[in-house]
Amino acid sequence: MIELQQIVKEYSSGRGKVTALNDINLSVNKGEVFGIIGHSGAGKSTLIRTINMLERPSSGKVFIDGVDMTGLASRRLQEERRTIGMIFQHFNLLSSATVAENIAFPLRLAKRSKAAVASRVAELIGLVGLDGHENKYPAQLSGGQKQRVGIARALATNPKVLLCDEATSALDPQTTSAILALLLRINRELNITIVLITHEMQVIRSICDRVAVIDGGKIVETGPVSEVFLKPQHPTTREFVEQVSGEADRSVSFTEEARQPQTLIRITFIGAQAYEPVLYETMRDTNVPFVILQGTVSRLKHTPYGQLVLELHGSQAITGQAIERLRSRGLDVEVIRHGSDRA
Ligand SMILES: Nc1ncnc2c1ncn2[C@@H]1O[C@H](COP(=O)(O)OP(=O)(O)OP(=O)(O)O)[C@@H](O)[C@H]1O
Repeated sequence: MIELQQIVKEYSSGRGKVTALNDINLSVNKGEVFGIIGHSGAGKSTLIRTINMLERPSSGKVFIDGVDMTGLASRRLQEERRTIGMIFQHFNLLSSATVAENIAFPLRLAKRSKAAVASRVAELIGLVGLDGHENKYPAQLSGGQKQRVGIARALATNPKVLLCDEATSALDPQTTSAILALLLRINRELNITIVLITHEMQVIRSICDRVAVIDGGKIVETGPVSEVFLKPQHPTTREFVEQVSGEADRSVSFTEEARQPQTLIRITFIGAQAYEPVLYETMRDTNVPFVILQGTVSRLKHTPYGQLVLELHGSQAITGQAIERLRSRGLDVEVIRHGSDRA
């Protein structure tokens, strides 16, 4: 539904040319929540703003539902932009307008009748949970309430896509969760495709289906959140994953165990596997004693997952059997270190 092809964006600044985006290729499917994560200056804002042509790429093409946005004259572009809503980190509300007036703004621009504006505003107020706040001004609202106004305004003209530019970065964790839950509900109930940018892996983990990692203007990794999260390939992705996993070092250097050359494995459980006693049954049947060195249990969107780092005792033949057995039961097993038969 959204297709970015070979996008390059260069800015000229006093100190010469800056390449903010360097050959970006991405496709976002209809109905998905797609996250783009990167550090400050990586190119996230520029990237999300090229989707609705707030930034024109220096080269490359942007297609929305097959329409080449880069080729549209300004009038057609304005029309197409109405099918793409956007919300911002600092909400960008009109401070001298009430909640209802802020939400009505895009409807007035689209020249809807007074009655149509009033009924749509009432509907949106209910959708985002702002009943009773219609006549307040932005200064009288909390951050979370301001973002709800931003969301209602973005949805006013029934867009097919909602772009979220660091939409929760100015909010506390509790408010962030409530806004993310609202975005997820909008995605599901209204079937709106969501593209968000963030520097927080927590946001990606909570609501995204797929993620792209951007670094120095390039996409360095992309895939389903579960895959990228559980098997990060690029060093930048690993850093982001560590933000939430609390795992200081995936390379694992268990100094104490280094003196005892046992086999070390990392097991990943995901979805229904997390509820099955596979580990217990395998170790019982193969008779391999084990020690749990690290463990995490969490959720990716609605999917439970867990990772365990185990030290397996016994000869390579026996531990190898246990590993094969775990794999044959569908678990993802990474051998971090092979043991020695002297153990
Ligand atoms: N209008 C501009 N003129 C010159 N350089 C710019 C302009 N906008 C962005 N840049 C540069 O492009 C690069 C990418 O910036 P961008 O704002 O897209 O990154 P970001 O990942 O969104 O960062 P942040 O999270 O800090 O907003 C940076 O090096 C930035 O300095």
